[in-house]
Amino acid sequence: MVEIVEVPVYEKIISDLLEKQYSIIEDFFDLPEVAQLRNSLWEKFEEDNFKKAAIGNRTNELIEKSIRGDFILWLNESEAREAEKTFFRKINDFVEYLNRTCYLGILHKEFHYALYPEGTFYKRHLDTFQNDDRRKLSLVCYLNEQDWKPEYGGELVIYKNENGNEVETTIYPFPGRVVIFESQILEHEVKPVKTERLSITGWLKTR
Ligand SMILES: O=C(O)CCC(=O)C(=O)O
Ligand SMILES: [Fe+2]
Repeated sequence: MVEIVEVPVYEKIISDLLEKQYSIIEDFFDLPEVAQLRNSLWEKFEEDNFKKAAIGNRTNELIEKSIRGDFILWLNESEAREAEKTFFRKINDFVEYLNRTCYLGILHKEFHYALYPEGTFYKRHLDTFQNDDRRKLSLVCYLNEQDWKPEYGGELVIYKNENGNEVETTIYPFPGRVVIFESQILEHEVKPVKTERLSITGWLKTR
């Protein structure tokens, strides 16, 4: 019998998810890790590797600027550089824990960098609108500078139905912060961004 050593931060995420379908974790990544990932994002952006994000599934993409205006680059774990290796080490550790303790059966994952230029947003949506019901959990990791201010906009707003009433939760994209939520349940949006907003977004999938 393999003994399971409880990891408090993971236990908190799991109980949050059970209780309210989302969890906000401060300092999931420390500031040096965030800075490394941010540098890596900028390098790749300057190499012109980012594409305008689309809606629809990957084979049937439609660029619709009235819905989302971010630029993305999918991460390839097998080609990860140092910063991304650290990123995947942490994510994989969390996924292994989830699979060991919750029987969620996460088999796949996909992550992309995202850059929202000034003036862009992502209208209210469900992450499974892309016809992908394998997406179980959405994860967003913010890579903004340490002095990020609320007036920069770009809040993530999560909508929840509580006893027939809609409740909004506003989450600022502070560096190191990670938001995890049920992909198939919670609608959300990114409010208009007033200064560039950087992140990694991804999904843990069941098959
Ligand atoms: O960046 C965020 O806060 C959320 C992004 C998002 O909803 C998405 O990419 O599907
Ligand atoms: Fe989303």
